Amino acid sequence: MSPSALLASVTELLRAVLKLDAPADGIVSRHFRDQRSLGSRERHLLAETTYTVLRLKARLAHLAQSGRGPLERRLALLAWVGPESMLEATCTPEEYAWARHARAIDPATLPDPQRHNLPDWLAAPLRERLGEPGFWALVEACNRSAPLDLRVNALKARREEVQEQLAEAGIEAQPTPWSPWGLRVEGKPALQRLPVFTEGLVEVQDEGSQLLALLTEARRSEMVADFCAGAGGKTLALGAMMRSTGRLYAFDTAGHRLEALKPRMARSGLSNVYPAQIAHARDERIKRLSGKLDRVLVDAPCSGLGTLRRNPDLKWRQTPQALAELQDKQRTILASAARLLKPGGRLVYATCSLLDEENEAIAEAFGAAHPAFVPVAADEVLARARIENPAPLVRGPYLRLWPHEHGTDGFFAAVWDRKA
Ligand SMILES: C[S@@+](CC[C@H](N)C(=O)[O-])C[C@H]1O[C@@H](n2cnc3c(N)ncnc32)[C@H](O)[C@@H]1O
Repeated sequence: MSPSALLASVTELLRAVLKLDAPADGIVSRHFRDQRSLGSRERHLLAETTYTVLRLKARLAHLAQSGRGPLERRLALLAWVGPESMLEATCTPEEYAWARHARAIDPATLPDPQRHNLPDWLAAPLRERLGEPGFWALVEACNRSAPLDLRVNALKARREEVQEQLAEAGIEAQPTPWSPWGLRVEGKPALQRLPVFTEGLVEVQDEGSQLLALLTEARRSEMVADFCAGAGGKTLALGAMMRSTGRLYAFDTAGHRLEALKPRMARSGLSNVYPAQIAHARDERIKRLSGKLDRVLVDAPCSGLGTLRRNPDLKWRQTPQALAELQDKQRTILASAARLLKPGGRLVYATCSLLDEENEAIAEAFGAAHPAFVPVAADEVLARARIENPAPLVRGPYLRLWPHEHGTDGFFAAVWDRKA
């Protein structure tokens, strides 16, 4: 594709993404499907330029004001991650000179909102919670792309074996710092066709997600529910912890997400998973299991703001109103899920949000209203899972993971045991 056709393609993609009415990853995938002639380098350039605009939208929109022509084109010029020569070849001399000048402006000279590139309603609570150095470290970490983490399926392989098989395929991978199943892969190699993937030895899963599954301490022959299973990232980890025995319900209200779990289940070799679509948190299926389960994981619907490295559009698409609605859902789902537990059973509430309102506030309100549920310190659970030095992973009794501190997505988890 010629440089000008590529720039036109990024501009078109940005026009769609910046409507902010749908997830950017879906729009980018659709754009690639529609433009089949794009090679892998061109796709990389298009995606990275688009994601740079989303990450730095406040700053780039500010800098774009001094240019001319369609806004999306100006943004593409400012965020361009391809060779400089391509830009020079496709811009007029004035346009190119403007882009060079604007790109050379030192961000440190700009006001805070254009340095942190967060909406005020999000910047304020994060700043308060983290203090200045922590806040800016988080900002920087969220503007870098996330590493590729794999979870080794303990039912089928040991971590070292998978590491060797990957090395034979020319892929460098190192054990993740905490999760006993995690491998962190260098670069972003395509894994889908490798036997380790097709034969179900690994799944792509952030190390933080793996730690959430560990907190359930699910064991062989138990009755377990993954209450908000989605496409089953954590379900598969739980199933392997249970060594494919017992019964593991994968509940979700979204049928299409559970459908996406099925091929993953087939690869994993698990035969203990029962996916079930429910209408709502008080569905009849849930009521029938009341008081019968050993472990319940509630990976609640949330703002997803812990995944800003992968989904930078979320900071512009979420609103305080949507957040308030999510908190209602989180409270309702957690209270319903808790009813499933038998005396002595384990409840884990988790989100991939950075915000206290979706995390500590929900957990504390639940704890206050449910005295039969006794808080369990997350670091004690992790120590039992033989994770060395889990102290940096927790704040008080809760698991609290941050991209800038732990290299994972942002995660929260609270753990309780129902009194026997
Ligand atoms: C954070 S996502 C789950 C991700 C999944 N556990 C994983 O590891 O891939 C939250 C899920 O909650 C589901 N959900 C929303 N409302 C629900 C409800 N009332 N009951 C159960 N699941 C619900 C959503 O469809 C979504 O799949």
